[in-house]
Amino acid sequence: MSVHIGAKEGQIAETVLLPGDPLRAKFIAENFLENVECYNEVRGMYGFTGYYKGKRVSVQGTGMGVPSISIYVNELINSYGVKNLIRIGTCGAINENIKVRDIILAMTSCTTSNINRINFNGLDYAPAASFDLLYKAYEYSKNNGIDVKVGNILTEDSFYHDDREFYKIWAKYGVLAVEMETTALYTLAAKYGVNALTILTVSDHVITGEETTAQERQTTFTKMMEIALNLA
Ligand SMILES: O=P(O)(O)O[C@H]1O[C@H](CO)[C@@H](O)[C@H]1O
Ligand SMILES: O=c1cc[nH]c(=O)[nH]1
Repeated sequence: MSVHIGAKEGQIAETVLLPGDPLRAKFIAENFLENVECYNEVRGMYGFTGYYKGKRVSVQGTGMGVPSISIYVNELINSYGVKNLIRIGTCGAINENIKVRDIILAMTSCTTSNINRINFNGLDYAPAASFDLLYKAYEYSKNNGIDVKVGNILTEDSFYHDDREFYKIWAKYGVLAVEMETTALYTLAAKYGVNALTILTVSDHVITGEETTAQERQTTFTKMMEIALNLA
């Protein structure tokens, strides 16, 4: 057991999918995995291990935001020896070339979080995806007719802003979408020498106001789940 995960040693696979929403983890376990066992219910943050096409894989909810995902990623790596961490999340598009339900492979992430500036004495660190996972995810998508966009995203500390003008500068510099965890995931993966990738589905468009339902966010963004599972 670690502080926030109730699994015994060996119960978590080397490759773990990381949705923010624990009910998305349950959905994946129930609909994609065979021989599934639930290894974690601490704080309702479900974790499951099962088999996908014969390969052992786990799926673990992370909660929302940098502090929450940082706890799970630290414990998965340091207490359970996880080697490949693949976030499957939702995001808000801020770029006119990105539409609701598009899939994004996050190559890099900017952030409004101060977490890295605290660690790097006020200087900037550039968190990046593991090239191997990014390349494989892109290749799988192309070979299976799944359209993906690849680029820079913004990991935010706030979900709500007073002013939507805030997003314009990021969009101008090519940032595709906003979410709340990837900077922490990529930084911790680099720190501990393991692999990480974020795959996102656009759940809403921050500029146009187009959006999806909570049900859709929980259960229907299956293409990104398929890409992530095939990386296992
Ligand atoms: O759908 P998940 O993976 O939770 O990701 C996005 O959704 C949450 C906000 O609604 C934040 O966690 C954000 O990063
Ligand atoms: O963090 C997020 C996730 C989805 N949509 C947003 O606008 N922000």
